[in-house]
Amino acid sequence: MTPIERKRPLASKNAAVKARKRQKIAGGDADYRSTPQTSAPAANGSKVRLDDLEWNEVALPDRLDNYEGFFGLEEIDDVEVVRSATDGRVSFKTAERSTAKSTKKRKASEGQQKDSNTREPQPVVDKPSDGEEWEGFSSDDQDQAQEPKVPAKAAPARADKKQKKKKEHKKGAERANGTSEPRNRGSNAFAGLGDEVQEDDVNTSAWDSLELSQATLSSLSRLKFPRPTPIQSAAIPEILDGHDVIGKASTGSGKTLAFGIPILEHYLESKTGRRKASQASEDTHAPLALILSPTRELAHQITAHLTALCSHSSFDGPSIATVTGGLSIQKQQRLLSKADIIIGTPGRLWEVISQGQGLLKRLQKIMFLVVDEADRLLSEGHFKEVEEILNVLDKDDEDIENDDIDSSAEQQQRQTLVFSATFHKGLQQKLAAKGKFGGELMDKRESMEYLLKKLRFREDKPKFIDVNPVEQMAQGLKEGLVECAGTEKDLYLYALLTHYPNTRTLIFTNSISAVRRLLPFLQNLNLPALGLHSQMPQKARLRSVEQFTARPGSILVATDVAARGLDIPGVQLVIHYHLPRAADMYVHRSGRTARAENSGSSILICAPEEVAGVRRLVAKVHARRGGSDSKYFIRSLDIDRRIVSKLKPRATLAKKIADTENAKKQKKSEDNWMREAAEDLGVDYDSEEFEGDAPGRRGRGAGRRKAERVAGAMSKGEVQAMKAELRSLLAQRVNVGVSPRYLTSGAVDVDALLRGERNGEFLGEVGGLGLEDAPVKG
Ligand SMILES: Nc1ncnc2c1ncn2[C@@H]1O[C@H](COP(=O)(O)OP(=O)(O)OP(=O)(O)O)[C@@H](O)[C@H]1O
Repeated sequence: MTPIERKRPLASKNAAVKARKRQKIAGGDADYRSTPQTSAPAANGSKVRLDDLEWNEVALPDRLDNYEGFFGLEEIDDVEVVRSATDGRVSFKTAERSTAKSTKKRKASEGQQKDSNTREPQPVVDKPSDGEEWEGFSSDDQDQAQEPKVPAKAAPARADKKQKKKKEHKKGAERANGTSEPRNRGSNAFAGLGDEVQEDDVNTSAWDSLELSQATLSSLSRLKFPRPTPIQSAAIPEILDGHDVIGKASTGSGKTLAFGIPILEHYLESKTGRRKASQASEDTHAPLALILSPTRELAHQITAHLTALCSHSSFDGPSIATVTGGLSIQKQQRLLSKADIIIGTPGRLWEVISQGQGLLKRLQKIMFLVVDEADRLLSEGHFKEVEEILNVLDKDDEDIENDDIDSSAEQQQRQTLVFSATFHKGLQQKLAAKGKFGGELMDKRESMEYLLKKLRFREDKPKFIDVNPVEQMAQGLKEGLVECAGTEKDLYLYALLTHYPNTRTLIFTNSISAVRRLLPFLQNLNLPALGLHSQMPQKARLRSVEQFTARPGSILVATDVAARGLDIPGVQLVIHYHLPRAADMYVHRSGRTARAENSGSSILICAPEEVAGVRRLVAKVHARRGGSDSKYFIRSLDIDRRIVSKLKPRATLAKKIADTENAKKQKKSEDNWMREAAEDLGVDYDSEEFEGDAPGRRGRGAGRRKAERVAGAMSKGEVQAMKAELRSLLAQRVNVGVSPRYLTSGAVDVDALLRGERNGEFLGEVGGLGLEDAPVKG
C-alpha cells in the first residue's frame, strides 16, 4: 500500500511540541514504562479516526529556506481508505500494530498531560537529543550532561556500571543455579535472557573480565564465540571506559566486534533513556553510532556482523541503516530516519547528507564515530568525502543554516574509534615500471601522528592498541610465489588452480579489465569462477560475494575492492595474479584467508623481473617483527613444466574464446556509442569506414587493438568450432609423456588432478605450503 501523506497542520505541530515538552518534564515514556498498559488495543482491521492514526513526520530538506506557510508533511503506511457505500463518508482501516501503538501513544500522552503537574521531574539517563529537551531540568542537570565526557570523568560512571554488571553477573549465575527468582519477562530489555540456555550455547566465562551485560554474553554464547580475540580483550574495556581508541590487529582478528560489542553495550544500557528522548521527539531520533567503511561490501558485512550479534538475542536489537552506493537512495533515507547505527561508504553518505532530510543534525549527536580500515579511508584520493563528513559532524561547515546546536559539547560527547590491520604511508605509490613496490608501512609513532592530523579525537592521546606489533600477517598463513613469463600468467594461474581443486580461492588483479578477461577464461575451462569489481551493478556485486560464500569450491576473481575487510569463511587460497601495488595491499589481500585462527595460503604469480621486488616487499611486511630487518624469504614453488605444457593447449584455446567474446562485446558497445554520437551529430556512421580512416591508430596498444579487431571479426561458426575443440580437450586425459599416471617421482596424480581430486603432495614437494594439513572452519 502506498503511504498516505497529509500536510501537518500548525495547530497539531504546536500541540505536539507542547506535549513533547510536557513529556520531557515528566520524564516518562509510554512505550518503556514498567507499568503495563491496561487499555486493550483496537481490534485488527478496525476503523479509526484520521487523527488516531500513527502519523509519521516526513523530514524536509535541511537547507530549505522559505517554507511559505508550509509547516510540514506527515505520512502513514498500511492504512486502507474506506468509503461508506451508504453516505459516502470516508474512514480509515488500519492494522492492529498501528492502531495499538497509536492508542497506546494517545493514552500515554493523555496520562502524561494529566500527571505532568503532580510528578517529580526525573532526569533522562542519556544526553538530550536537542536543546529544547533541557526544559524542566535544573541547571545542575544541564552542566552535568553537557560536561565533556572525558575519561577521568567517565571512570566513575564506569565504576557504577561495573557494580551494576557485577550484580547482573551474579543474578545470571543465580538463575543458572536455580537460586534466584525468575525475572519478570518483559520488565526490561534483558528479561529472561539468562533463562534461555540452549543446548548448543558455549561457555563464555572467558569474557567475564570484560564485564559485559548478560544480553551480550548470551549473544556471544549463541554465536559460539567462547573467548574474546586479543584485539577484543584489549579494545573493549578502553572503549567502554570512554576512550578514543586506535586499534591495530592483523586481518581476520575480530576487529568488527571489538568496536561492535561496546556499541551494543552502550545501546542496551542507554536504550530506555535514548528511547525516552527519541519518543519525545521522534523526528529527531539521534543515531548512536556512525561507522564509515571504504567499500560497499565491507559496509554490508559490518551490518551482517552486528545484526548477527543482536539476532542471537531476545532483546530488541538496534535499528541499523546501511548507506552505500548502488542501492535505492530513497529506501536508505527512510531507514536512516529511525537508525540507531548508521554504516556507510563516505560517497553515498555524503550524498545523503547533502540532500538534507534532517540527517545532518542527527549525525551531530552520535556517540561513536568508527573509522574502519582507517588508513584506506583517510588516504589521499579517498579522504575528501570523509573530510566533508567530519566537517559536518564538527559543524565547521559554514553553509549549514539554522544552527542552534552547541557543537563543542556535541563533539566532546563523541568517541572516535579507528581500526585497521595496517597503517601505511604513500598508498598512492604505485609499482614503478620495473617492478618496485611503494607503500611503506608506518610504525606506531608515525601512524599516531598521521591519524591525529586527520581525525578530530576528543582526547589528546587516544589509546593506541596494537595487539600484535611483531607480526601483522595472520598466524595460520603460508606464503609462496610462482615464477613464470609475464605472457604465461594465465596458463600458470590455470595450472595452480588445477592443483587446488575444490578450494575456495580468491584471485586478485589490479584492473577491472583483467577481471573481465580472466572470468570467461576460467569459466571456459569449467572452473566455477565469479567476478567482483567496482563497475559491476551493486546487486551483481552482492550476488557474487553471496555465491562465493555459499559455494565451497568456488573462485572469485576480483580487484582490490575485495581486499579490505571482506570476511568470507573458508577462503583457503589467495592468488595474486597481479602483484599488489603496495605492502599494505599485500597484507590485506592475503588477509582474506587464514582468518579467525584458520589456515590458508597466499601465492603470488610473478614475472622473473618482479621476483626481487616481491621478495623485498614480503620481507618488509615480515620485518615488523620487533622492528629489525627480517630474514623472511618467501619460497618459490616450482610447478612442473611438463604439466604446464600439457595444460597449454586448453588454456590457449580458452583464452582465445574469451578474448574473442570480449572483443565482440567491446566492439558492440563501442559501435553503439559511436552510432549514438553520430545520430546526435546527424551524420551516418559506418564502423568499417571509421576504422580504416581513423588517424593515430598506431603506437601504444595498437597491437592489442589489432588482435581485438581480428578476434571481434571472427564468425559465430568459428567461435562455436573453438568451443567444441575445447570441450573435447577438456574431456581428454592428459598424456604427460613419461608416465600418464605419476609425474615427479610418483608425487602427482595428474589424472586425479584433472578429475578434480585433490593432490596436496604437488606443492608439498616443492615448498610445503601445507594447504592439505590446513583444516578450514566455516
Ligand atoms: N571472539 C571471537 N571468537 C571467534 N570468532 C570470532 C570472534 N570475534 C570475531 N570472530 C569471527 O572472526 C572473523 C573475522 O572477524 P572480522 O571480520 O571482524 O576481522 P577483522 O579483524 O575486521 O579483519 P580485516 O582486517 O580483514 O577487516 C569473523 O568471521 C568473525 O565472526
